[in-house]
Parts: sequence; C-alpha cells; structure tokens
Amino acid sequence: MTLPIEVRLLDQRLREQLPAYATPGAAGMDLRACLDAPLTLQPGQAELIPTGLSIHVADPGYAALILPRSGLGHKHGIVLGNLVGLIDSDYQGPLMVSCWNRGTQAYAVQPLERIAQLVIVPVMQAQWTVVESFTPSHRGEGGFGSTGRG
Ligand SMILES: O=c1ccn([C@H]2C[C@H](O)[C@@H](COP(=O)(O)OP(=O)(O)OP(=O)(O)O)O2)c(=O)[nH]1
Ligand SMILES: [Mg+2]
Repeated sequence: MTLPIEVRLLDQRLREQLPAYATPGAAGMDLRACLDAPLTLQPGQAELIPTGLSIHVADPGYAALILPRSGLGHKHGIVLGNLVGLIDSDYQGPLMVSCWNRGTQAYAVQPLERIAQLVIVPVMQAQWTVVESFTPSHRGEGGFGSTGRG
C-alpha cells in the first residue's frame, strides 16, 4: 500500500537522491546525512544531522518513524540519540536525525551517507473512556516477568 506524502527538498543534492524503497518489499527508505563535510562522532557523542527534507504526512491516521540502520548500528555502533524518532503528521519542519555513536571507535559520517531509515506507520489516536475498574482480563495486572523467565 502506498500513501501520497508531500516532501520538500531543502538540499538540492537530494533531487538525484530522493529517499526510495531499495526493494519491492522494503518497509523503510534510507535517509541521508546532508552534510557539507565529514562529521566525526567520537564514542558517546550525539549530533543532530539534517536530512535535507521536510515532509508533511498530513493525515493523523499515519506517522513516520526514524529507525537506525541495522548494519551501522551493529557493526559501527551508530544508532539514534533518541532511540526512535517520531514524526507527527502535522510536523512540517526539517527532518533531523540524532546520530549517536554508542560504540568505542570514532566514526566519520560522510556527506550524503545513508544514516537512518524512515518508515510510515498507521496510528490511532485514543479517545479516553474514564472507568473505575476494568472488565477482568486473563492477565489482569501481572507484568514485568509475571509469566516466568523462559
Ligand atoms: O528524530 C526525530 C524526532 C522528531 N523530529 C521532529 C518531528 C516531530 O514531529 C518533532 C517533535 O518530536 P517529539 O514530539 O518527539 O519531540 P519533543 O521533544 O516532544 O518536541 P515537541 O515539544 O516539539 O513536541 O520533531 C525529527 O525531525 N527527528
Ligand atoms: Mg512532542
């Protein structure tokens, strides 16, 4: 399923490199670091990196998530400073990626390197019904390992 989403290119280099699904079954589109020069992240350092894009999801029934790329995260320790980025449907500002080097080696992010991925997901907004007690469920209040370890 596809969803039309308006996108503004804030960096003209993206005209040739608009985020795209790499395979027919891809869930995410890679986002690039719109840098003018390499940016070295020392171990423990996090920096906000522009993607050169703004998007307007517009429909409150959807949101965009920014997720780490598996290879960068596993091999180089480059993940997201906010763990997951949530892009509200009414956000129109520049898409930024908080790049965090959680590893032990410095990592130089290159201009236009693919640093994270964007996934569009359906969203429901809750409408609260305030109650005094819930209809009993099988689990009840048990959590945090209540079903055992293995
Ligand atoms: O990785 C991210 C996360 C968020 N955003 C933008 C889009 C999002 O809609 C907005 C606000 O994000 P969030 O609500 O997570 O941050 P906040 O700290 O609560 O800021 P605000 O007070 O603006 O809601 O910032 C990004 O560009 N990249
Ligand atoms: Mg917020």
